Amino acid sequence: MTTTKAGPMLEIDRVAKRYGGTLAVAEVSFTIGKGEFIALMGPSGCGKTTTLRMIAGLDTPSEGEIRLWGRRINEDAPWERDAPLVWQNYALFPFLSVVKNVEFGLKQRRVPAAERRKKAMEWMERLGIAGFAERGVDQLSGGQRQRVALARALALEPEMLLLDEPLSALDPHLRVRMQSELVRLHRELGITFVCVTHSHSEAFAMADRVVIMSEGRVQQIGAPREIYRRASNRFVAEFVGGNNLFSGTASSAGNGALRVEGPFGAALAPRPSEPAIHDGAAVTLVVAADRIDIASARSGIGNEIDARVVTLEVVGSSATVFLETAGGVDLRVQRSLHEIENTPLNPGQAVIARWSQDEGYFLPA
Ligand SMILES: Nc1ncnc2c1ncn2[C@@H]1O[C@H](COP(=O)(O)OP(=O)(O)OP(=O)(O)O)[C@@H](O)[C@H]1O
Repeated sequence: MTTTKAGPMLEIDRVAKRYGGTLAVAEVSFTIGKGEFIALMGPSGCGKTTTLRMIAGLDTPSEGEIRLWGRRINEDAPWERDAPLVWQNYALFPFLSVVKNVEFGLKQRRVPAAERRKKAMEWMERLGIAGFAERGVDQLSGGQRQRVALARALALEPEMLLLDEPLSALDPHLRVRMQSELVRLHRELGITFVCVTHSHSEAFAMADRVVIMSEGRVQQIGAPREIYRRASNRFVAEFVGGNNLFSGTASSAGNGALRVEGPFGAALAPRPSEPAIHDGAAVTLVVAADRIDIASARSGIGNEIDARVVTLEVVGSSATVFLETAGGVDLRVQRSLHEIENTPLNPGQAVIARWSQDEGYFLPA
């Protein structure tokens, strides 16, 4: 059968999955374009692995449809699919050498011996593991093993590579290095990558678009920056971290602004066009921690909140300052270390938390 390769490559259309009485995926819809790097992210048990398994054909949806280039693939078993969706499995065969591991899928597909050796060697060269071809995989480091697993998947020349927590077995230093290697590979190969991860930093560092899930549903889909800068609901704002959520009561402030007053103090923010917010409504204002400045005195410009320093956390060249307002509301500020070097930040110190009116936005009620 010929397939027309127009429109989105993969469509997940109102897909649900039940295991007996457990609803693993309640309802999920999104599309994946050819060549995209998509990360499925969410807390443990949110249904991200189940979603990936259904894409791979390792599980069948209970409801809804999965379409590849417009054609339903719900019932196609992985091996029946001409669709080369390859599941990158970190588990290697310990009794086989590196090259035999890399060749494994090609052998299953009955690729002749000479050709599969040639292909395997090419991918091993590309991933920098050709020197270990004859070694047992138990004699490799975590990073080398991950490269073998990638070479084994990529040797099948998939159109879409499905990765389930590909970096979770690596130590933090190596994880960061492999992150950029995956990004580079993705860019060079032009293959579609779909990656499940529970790690924010991984998803946000690697993906073109992130799908955030909770309790079997999609909470937000967007480019990392979009999600960081504008969470679409409270779950996302809290889950991605680095946000301050201020509860209060709204009142009109003129000039397209709303004033919010609550235990944190008072602040102005642009009035959203949708939904309409009436005077007296209970609202939640979001201000990203990296958009707040700390000063020792008021300037009369922008939003300014009186606070006290609780503690300061420094990791490398960035600092997180934990503050508390007079009303007992916690506030977090992220700056680079050099930006706050000249501000005294001892515990108990009185400071001003300041941000520009345009930096705040409202969560839907
Ligand atoms: N084969 C199964 N039988 C019964 N319940 C299952 C099965 N697979 C998953 N579940 C349940 O479905 C829900 C979603 O599981 P899933 O593995 O998709 O979550 P996840 O987001 O990938 O979580 P984690 O990050 O912990 O792997 C969980 O409550 C899980 O216990």
